[in-house]
Amino acid sequence: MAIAASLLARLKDTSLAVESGFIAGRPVASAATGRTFEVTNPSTGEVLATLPDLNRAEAAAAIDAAQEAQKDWAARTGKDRATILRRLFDLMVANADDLAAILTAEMGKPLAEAKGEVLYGASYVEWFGEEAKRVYGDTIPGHQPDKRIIVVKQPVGVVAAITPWNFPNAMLARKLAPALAAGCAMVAKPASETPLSALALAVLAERAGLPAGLFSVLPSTDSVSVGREFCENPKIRKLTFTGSTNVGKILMRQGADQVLKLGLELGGNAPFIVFDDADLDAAVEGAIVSKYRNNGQTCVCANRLYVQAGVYDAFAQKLAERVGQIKVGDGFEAGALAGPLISDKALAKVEEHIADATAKGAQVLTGGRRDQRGGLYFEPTVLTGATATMKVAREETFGPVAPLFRFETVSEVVAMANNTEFGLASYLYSRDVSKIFRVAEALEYGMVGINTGLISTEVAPFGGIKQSGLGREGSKYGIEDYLEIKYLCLSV
Ligand SMILES: NC(=O)C1=CN([C@@H]2O[C@H](COP(=O)(O)OP(=O)(O)OC[C@H]3O[C@@H](n4cnc5c(N)ncnc54)[C@H](OP(=O)(O)O)[C@@H]3O)[C@@H](O)[C@H]2O)C=CC1
Ligand SMILES: O=C(O)[C@H](O)CS(=O)(=O)O
Repeated sequence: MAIAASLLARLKDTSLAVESGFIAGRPVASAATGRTFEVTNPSTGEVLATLPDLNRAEAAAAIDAAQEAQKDWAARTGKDRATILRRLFDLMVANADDLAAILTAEMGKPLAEAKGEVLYGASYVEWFGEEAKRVYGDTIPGHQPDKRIIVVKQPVGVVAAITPWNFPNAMLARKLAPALAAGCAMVAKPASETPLSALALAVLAERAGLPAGLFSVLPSTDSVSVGREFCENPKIRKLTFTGSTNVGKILMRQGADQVLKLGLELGGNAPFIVFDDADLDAAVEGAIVSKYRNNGQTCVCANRLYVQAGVYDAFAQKLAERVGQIKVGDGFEAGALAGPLISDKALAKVEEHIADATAKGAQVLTGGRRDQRGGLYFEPTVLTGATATMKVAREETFGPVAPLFRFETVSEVVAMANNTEFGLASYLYSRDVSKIFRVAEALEYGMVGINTGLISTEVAPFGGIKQSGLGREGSKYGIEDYLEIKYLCLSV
């Protein structure tokens, strides 16, 4: 077993490509079961690495080590924790090219986009390194003359994390940073398609000075067993999950017996609304970035594009022209803006959604079929004539397909936009301030992009309502989910 030469050749620091698990500060080269699994490049099918297929036993050992390490970590000052987080931020930035190459190799996204993700992930480490020094409490006027009331905040303890393949660096960094800043420890199980990015982060965390055992990474295909350990081990005080709503519900059920504290960033079905008074060119650019970023494999992607009747044809034409310019190619290819989809399953879902839509009357304006390159490549697609009866209206496509729906009135489009069990991101384009506020306040979503298609930043609270999740990541709010409030009542 060895890391693929094609990947090593792209790295300045080859030690960042790790072919083992990472438990209690030590590489774990083989699983207790002896089982292994392969990590492949979705663009070429090449085997990049063969990893130990860790499971529940190793998860339990990692949790034990985390519990021990967390006690000392929590006892350190916020300023001390901030210093180490700052070092980790600096190391992520200094090694961003290598982290991006590892990310592109295992996930497929274009290299420039991968580097953007690494810097985005690093921004959460920088942000929470600063927040680590500002975990403030309260003093409250006593309810009796001899009472003094103090509120303090303490770390929840050992945190388990389960992360998805679509942003394998940033989704982990967005959890690790607030956890460490708050004084917690973390045991993480990355998606089996993309474990190398998480392992590279563990290497840098150790170099930054993180104590052994505080952050472990468990590469595994046995997500069900590892997930059960995370939900049933009483030493775990919080589980933070990013992924599908279905898996989020499984974890909620499994954690119920422990009344497990959960952070859930789940699926989405974002409406993207273009009103007659919108700046059409801006709306087209916003649709491109919202819909086709990460090849549409993003939970905040525009999933339904609602265009008011007066500008429908013009918007459709402009969008189709721009979409036709998106270059499909290997993530390492210069100029490639759309890489491969992550799997055959993902490709089949895209084809299923297009077939269902066209069978129900939608037309393909551009794209609509597998790319001539073959494999997991698919043409960026625009559909017109989409209606609420189609799967593209009810399900998250998670691929490069933009279905355009026509609408007449504000009340009609708000009702259509809200007609989903999801509530993560939403977008609207208008130049009428009154309409902007009325519609933004009426949309049942955790986030609203107004005249922009890109809303993700470490300074703002990222998260959804309804079946899109629980809690928020990033911003001044993001650290609260890793803290417990304790109230001291002092009789003087
Ligand atoms: N709200 C948000 O920020 C985000 C939401 N998502 C949503 O996730 C979906 C696509 O991502 P995808 O990775 O396929 O989602 P999945 O939910 O299938 O997988 C996410 C993670 O959960 C693990 N997992 C799968 N089944 C279980 C289980 N029974 N118990 C414990 N862990 C499990 C996976 O492991 P394994 O790899 O072994 O299958 C992976 O690490 C879309 O719905 C997308 O919207 C994705 C990213 C961000
Ligand atoms: O879809 C996801 O996994 C991320 O939440 C996307 S974002 O944070 O980069 O918008």
